[in-house]
Amino acid sequence: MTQAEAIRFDNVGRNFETRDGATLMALQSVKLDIEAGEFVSILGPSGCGKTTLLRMAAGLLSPSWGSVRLAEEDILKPRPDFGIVFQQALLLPWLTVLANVLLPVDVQGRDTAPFRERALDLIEMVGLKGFEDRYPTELSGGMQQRVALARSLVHDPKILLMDEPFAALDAMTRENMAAELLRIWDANRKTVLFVTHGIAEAVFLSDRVVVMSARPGRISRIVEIPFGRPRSLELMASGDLRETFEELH
Ligand SMILES: Nc1ncnc2c1ncn2[C@@H]1O[C@H](COP(=O)(O)OP(=O)(O)OP(=O)(O)O)[C@@H](O)[C@H]1O
Repeated sequence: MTQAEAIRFDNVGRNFETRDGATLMALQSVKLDIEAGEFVSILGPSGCGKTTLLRMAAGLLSPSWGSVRLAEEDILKPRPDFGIVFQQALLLPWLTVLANVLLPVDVQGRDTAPFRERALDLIEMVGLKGFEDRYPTELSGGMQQRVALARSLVHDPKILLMDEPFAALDAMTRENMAAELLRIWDANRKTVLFVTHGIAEAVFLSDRVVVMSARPGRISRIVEIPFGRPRSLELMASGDLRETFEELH
């Protein structure tokens, strides 16, 4: 792992024009370095700018001031070497599970054949072996989100950006998905930026939790999570993650 996988937010801010012509400051000044191979969560109240921050890292939105860099390079547009997972799985309904997982390779205009084995491995890794030829409508919401997770990893991205990827799932599926994500991350050690509302989820997954305050969004605190790895679901079930967080906070 090299610094090529590190993301740096340098005094980043973002304004939006509201419909009545006023200026809304969504983010004021965010300074954050995410190390290569680090798992960092962003936690904060609704509207504090978490998605805005993630979209800037994804190159989907430009900062109004400051810079967002991968290594020393400004992130100015979406990069093929990033993997992104959103709240909704956003699968293409006319493609099979396997074809959906291979999509990031396909949209880059590359031959998907050399990636087939990897796609099948990932489908197995997210617990969907046997569903390769099914269509999204035949899957539950949790299964669709697993496909989205496999899809985000198929091209072996340097960086994984996740915007509340488990928000639409029920509590139990959500915990299982978090454990699955950690297992995959332990095997691959990508740099991950993970947006969530869930304190326990953030603590369970992360090396550091970035706590943001409401508008204009700023970092109010960065909390180091002391638990060793690998972490198992028992840790999540122990129920004191929130407490641990309050203490650390
Ligand atoms: N394209 C846009 N145009 C105008 N305002 C926007 C736009 N995108 C975001 N905002 C505003 O910027 C602020 C931050 O939005 P953002 O979606 O980043 O918050 P969030 O922390 O992700 O919220 P949530 O947890 O509810 O998803 C909000 O007040 C939102 O209304």
